[in-house]
Amino acid sequence: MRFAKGHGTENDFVILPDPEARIDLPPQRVAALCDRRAGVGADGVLRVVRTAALCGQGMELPELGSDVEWFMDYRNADGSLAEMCGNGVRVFARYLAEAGWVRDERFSVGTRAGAREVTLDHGGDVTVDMGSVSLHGSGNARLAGTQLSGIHIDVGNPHLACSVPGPVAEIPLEAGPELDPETFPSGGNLEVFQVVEPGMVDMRVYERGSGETRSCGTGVVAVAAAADPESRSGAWRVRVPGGECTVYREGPRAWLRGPAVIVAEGEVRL
Ligand SMILES: N[C@@H](CCC[C@H](N)C(=O)O)C(=O)O
Repeated sequence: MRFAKGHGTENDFVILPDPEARIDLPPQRVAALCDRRAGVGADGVLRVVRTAALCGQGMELPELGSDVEWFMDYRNADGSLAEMCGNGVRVFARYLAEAGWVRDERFSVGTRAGAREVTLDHGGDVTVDMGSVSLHGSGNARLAGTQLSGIHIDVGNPHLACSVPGPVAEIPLEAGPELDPETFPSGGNLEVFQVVEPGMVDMRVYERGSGETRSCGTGVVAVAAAADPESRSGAWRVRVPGGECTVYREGPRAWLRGPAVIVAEGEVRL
């Protein structure tokens, strides 16, 4: 099976080109691909599939619009489905452009959270219109025996963004949080962040279905909203272990900008 490997601020993905939707992806197969010792290794899988091919198979998709030629079928490293992946959609766009499957600098990608417009910027960054960001009040999680409180935020997928007083490097995130199941019945992603100066935050993330990752695009957007919940506009630089992204907010909407690169291509045996 042909594959490519790419990342956005070191949130890495196995990319499976499957225009006609012929590849079956049960959770065990995804987990085997993402296994960092016995597989290719990644935080998730991006299956690159034509929207029309999925519709032809009767797959239920959100309303996407007729111009959305490509669908990002995203899976977490454990094989579970997620509605949206902010770094994934930027890497997906880079792959489509390098494969010659899109010619425009701006186009829309289908996701389970709806269509997302991406722009290939000059200089290698990819910007994605993340749509509406919804703040749903407070939420809690337990981490290493202590309670963490934060803001429950929906960026297409669920997040708990928790402001911490000290450096994020000191938080025992690797222990794995337990999010309050009443607020997060389908689980969620947890971010810890510290505002280091106006307009700049440091963040770490523990992702649902993938564990601690070096970056999470939807998490970056959630943190930019949580860092300044009263103001709804402006730019935030968000530093993650794998690099840095910028979030632009305007009213309820947000745009995520950052690097997206393809680093390898090959054949994988499963
Ligand atoms: N890494 C992603 C988020 C992937 C989905 C997440 N783990 C979930 O289950 O919601 C990103 O860049 O947004």
